Amino acid sequence: MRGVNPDAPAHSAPDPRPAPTSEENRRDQGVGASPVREGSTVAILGGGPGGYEAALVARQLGARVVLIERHGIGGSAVLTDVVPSKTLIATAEALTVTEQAAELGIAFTGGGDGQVGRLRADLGVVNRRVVELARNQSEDIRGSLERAGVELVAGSGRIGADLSRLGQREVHATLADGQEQTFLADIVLVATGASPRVLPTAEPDGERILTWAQMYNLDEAPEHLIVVGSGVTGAEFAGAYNALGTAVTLVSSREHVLPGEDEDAAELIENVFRRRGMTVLSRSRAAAVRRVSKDDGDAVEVELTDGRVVTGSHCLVAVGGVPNTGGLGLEEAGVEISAAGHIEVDRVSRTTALRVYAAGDCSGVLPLASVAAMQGRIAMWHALGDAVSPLDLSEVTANIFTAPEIATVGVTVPREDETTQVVQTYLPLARNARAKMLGITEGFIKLFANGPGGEVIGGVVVAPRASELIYPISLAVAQRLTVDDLAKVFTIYPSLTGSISEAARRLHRA
Ligand SMILES: Cc1cc2nc3c(=O)[nH]c(=O)nc-3n(C[C@H](O)[C@H](O)[C@H](O)COP(=O)(O)OP(=O)(O)OC[C@H]3O[C@@H](n4cnc5c(N)ncnc54)[C@H](O)[C@@H]3O)c2cc1C
Ligand SMILES: NC(=O)c1ccc[n+]([C@@H]2O[C@H](COP(=O)([O-])OP(=O)(O)OC[C@H]3O[C@@H](n4cnc5c(N)ncnc54)[C@H](O)[C@@H]3O)[C@@H](O)[C@H]2O)c1
Repeated sequence: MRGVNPDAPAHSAPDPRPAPTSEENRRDQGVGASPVREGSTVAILGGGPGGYEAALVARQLGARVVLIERHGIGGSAVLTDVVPSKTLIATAEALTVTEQAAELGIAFTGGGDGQVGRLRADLGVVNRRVVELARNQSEDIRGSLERAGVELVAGSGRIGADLSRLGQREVHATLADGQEQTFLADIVLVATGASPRVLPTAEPDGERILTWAQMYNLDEAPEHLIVVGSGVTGAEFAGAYNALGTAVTLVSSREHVLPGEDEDAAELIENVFRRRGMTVLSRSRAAAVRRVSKDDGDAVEVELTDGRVVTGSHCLVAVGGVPNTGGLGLEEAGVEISAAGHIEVDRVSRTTALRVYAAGDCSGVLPLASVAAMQGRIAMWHALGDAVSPLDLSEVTANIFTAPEIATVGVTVPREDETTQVVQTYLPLARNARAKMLGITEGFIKLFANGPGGEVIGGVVVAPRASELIYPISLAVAQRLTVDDLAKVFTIYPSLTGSISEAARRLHRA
């Protein structure tokens, strides 16, 4: 991996200085005459991907590990965010695929009176499956942690302000019954995640005005769901509920949905949303959401800042998250927190307090489960003196689970200030033979290289299961392969990956 400065903020550009050696790490961590070593105690606050992946690494390196989790092992990632939303989307995806059935020559029968039958999802059944699957996943992770010898504490953690002469810090856990437990830790990792942001004028009631974490309580499909916020969360839920047959209105504050994402991809998804009957209100902000009583039952009203009012049966407020960093004793311990409430970390997950590390959404580096897990592992490799490469965000692969999906890695917009010339190509999937056979009419491959025939530095794939198709591009970016390396590899004929190879061939010359 590339050499970078571990002291740089985690979101800054790479720096050419070499990565720290394990010996330097040990020196860094020394407090007086007590270097951190095998047999140290690591206390982890939070059992999401940032926390549980770190716990497994720390055990592997011989530390005693105490993991304090206040809600459920697996964290929000497993219980309310990634796992449940992607399980719901699996049902939506199955319904979307059936939309193409007629084109592929399949007819549905059994509608009665000569009518064609319609598929529909039973949201009660879907949501019970979602919750059950998330619970099972949480249990699986608990099992792995227990087998690895991690001590699990069900409670709310916070850290003490002072370091002992031996460089240890008290970590306190308040258990459900109010009892307190205290541990002496050589190393602390804060991985407490984030919670849905609540607008004071749109307080969720868990029934009609909902956060994403409350969506799985629904027993029946909403008649008309208003989604406030067209970031990744809003777009994924809006797309999924639209596919499940619910009328959806998406309140989008910007010109296009998915601000900050590849513009061609965002435009394509917005067109797909509209074509499938979703109402997308662009440049619209919600000022307030309230529950109202209508003759035919309960309803919600979303008042926009320009005075318009949208009425629906339910409202999902998806306006981002706030880091869980309050009440943990962080400031008192010397941990610097940004104005937005995120813990400041460097690229090996160190905070400004000695031997206190932070990982995941509480650090605000890049709110993805994969990044949280990597930050957690890096923290433990660094703290316990193993070889470590600082976090490199240029290699992160991300996916938006709309239909079609949007997967991205590395550089995904042309950079004008580059000394090397960035070249790119755009290849619509509609011309791909396999896409035609599968009835795929939308989607594309974009590839970026640092010059004709040069190294692959990024890519965008918009396609069904783009999350799987992006892998060869991710591999090329991480391994610094050239477009020619990528183009020379055999692909299956016919296959969607054939278009990745074709895109690479196009970048052989300017
Ligand atoms: C709807 C949605 C869908 C998403 N989908 C994806 C996706 O498909 N792929 C992806 O990579 N990312 C996705 N994300 C982002 C992903 O969920 C987060 O990046 C990830 O959960 C961060 O992991 P974490 O370990 O930092 O925090 P979390 O998973 O939030 O875990 C933190 C844990 O800490 C616990 N905790 C908090 N305070 C304390 C305390 N004082 N003491 C003890 N425990 C405490 C919490 O209870 C929680 O269990 C999604 C996010 C949302 C909102
Ligand atoms: N598939 C995935 O990997 C996945 C899925 C969901 C979330 N996530 C992660 O979670 C992060 C947060 O995503 P998010 O979508 O929850 O939050 P976000 O902050 O990215 O998006 C929230 C959106 O709501 C808008 N907004 C704020 N107030 C509003 C108002 N009053 N009316 C209308 N719109 C308003 C904002 O302008 C913004 O566009 C993402 O960056 C992503 O990394 C990842």
